[in-house]
Amino acid sequence: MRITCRLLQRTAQLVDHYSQYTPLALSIQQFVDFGVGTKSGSQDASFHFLQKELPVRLANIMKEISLLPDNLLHMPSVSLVMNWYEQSFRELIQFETASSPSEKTLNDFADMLCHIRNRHSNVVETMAQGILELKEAYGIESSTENRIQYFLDRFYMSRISIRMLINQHTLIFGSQLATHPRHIGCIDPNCNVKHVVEDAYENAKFLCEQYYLVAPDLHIECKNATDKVNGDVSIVYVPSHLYHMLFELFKNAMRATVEYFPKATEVPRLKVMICKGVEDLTIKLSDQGGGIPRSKLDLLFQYMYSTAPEPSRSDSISAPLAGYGYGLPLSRLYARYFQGDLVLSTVEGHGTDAHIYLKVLSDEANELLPVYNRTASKVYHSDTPINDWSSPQPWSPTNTPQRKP
Ligand SMILES: Nc1ncnc2c1ncn2[C@@H]1O[C@H](COP(=O)(O)OP(=O)(O)OP(=O)(O)O)[C@@H](O)[C@H]1O
Repeated sequence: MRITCRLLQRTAQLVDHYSQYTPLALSIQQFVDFGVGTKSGSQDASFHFLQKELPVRLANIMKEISLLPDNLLHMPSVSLVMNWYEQSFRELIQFETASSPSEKTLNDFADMLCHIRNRHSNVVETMAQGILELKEAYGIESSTENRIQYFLDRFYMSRISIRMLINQHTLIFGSQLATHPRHIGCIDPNCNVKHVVEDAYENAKFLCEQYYLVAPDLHIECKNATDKVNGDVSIVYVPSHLYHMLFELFKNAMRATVEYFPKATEVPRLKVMICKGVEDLTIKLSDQGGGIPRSKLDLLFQYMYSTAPEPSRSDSISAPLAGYGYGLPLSRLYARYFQGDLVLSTVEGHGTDAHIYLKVLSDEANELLPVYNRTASKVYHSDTPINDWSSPQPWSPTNTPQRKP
């Protein structure tokens, strides 16, 4: 008992210590340089970088978890997630002082990273479950909801970044075979955007046809504004991230289109325009699924906002087409992770355009990372902000001016 207490105390001290450091954001170019060995890309160097950087990233987000409202922290799923983080942090810290690692240490380190990655593979669902537990037990008032939204954006972004570091190290130096010889870890230096679009479309179409027996066709237009002769539209990027965003957008566009034309045997096709400019590579996906009222636009990027029926929890055989409300917020994080963005513009009564923006220049595609500091911690403690704009009130001739709260 006393040993466990001391261990927890020691972990807390180390988390405090590492949380004082700012995570070091890398660019895609730095990841690539490191992976091809042009700039000190050795397993030793990667080990030395990660032995400090991973505890820093973990500690920064663990401090934010600890600032969540008490009743949320005590939800079983949130405690479970916190335990996973503490466990992984403790495992990493064991390598804290290894200054000239032997081959065995390097192998143990790579194996441990794989374990950590596996341990954390269900973090998104488990944290989401924790929020649902809170909602069911106490309900969530709007100020708490805003803080949770703020936290989840940072928490999931931190997770994306930690997995990126782990994947790069294990794919480049671990025993796991790289899936594609051209790839540098999980980065494709010549990622053909059209191919990823086609892949995501085909898989979303398969799901859509399963549910609705019909799916929209696709028309793709590619434009390379900087190389009109070659016309090829490729970019240095992480294909799995791009696939994730496109798959979510296709599912949404297909569902909206098919539901807007419920009786049609043929529905309007989707259009994708891929354009590579000097700074931005833009992918625009247009549908004619009836659009979204402006009053709902702000809700779309909220975790758990969905107009789809909640998927059945027991139905593990087929993946649902929609229903968790995580598709858009998570996809936007993937886009923003390397300084891109995901924006929707919509015409109610007609359809929606979704834009994915990616950085063309890989040295401008820097990681966007949450930093735990006083500004961040204030968000968790601040009182409910008072609205400083008027809000509509039911009118009656007997209304008199109201005193401000
Ligand atoms: N292209 C679109 N046209 C119309 N409505 C859309 C479109 N894209 C998103 N929406 C609306 O935004 C909501 C949230 O989308 P989001 O992708 O975040 O979650 P979801 O698709 O409902 O569930 P999942 O987490 O399984 O993706 C959808 O339920 C839908 O109401």
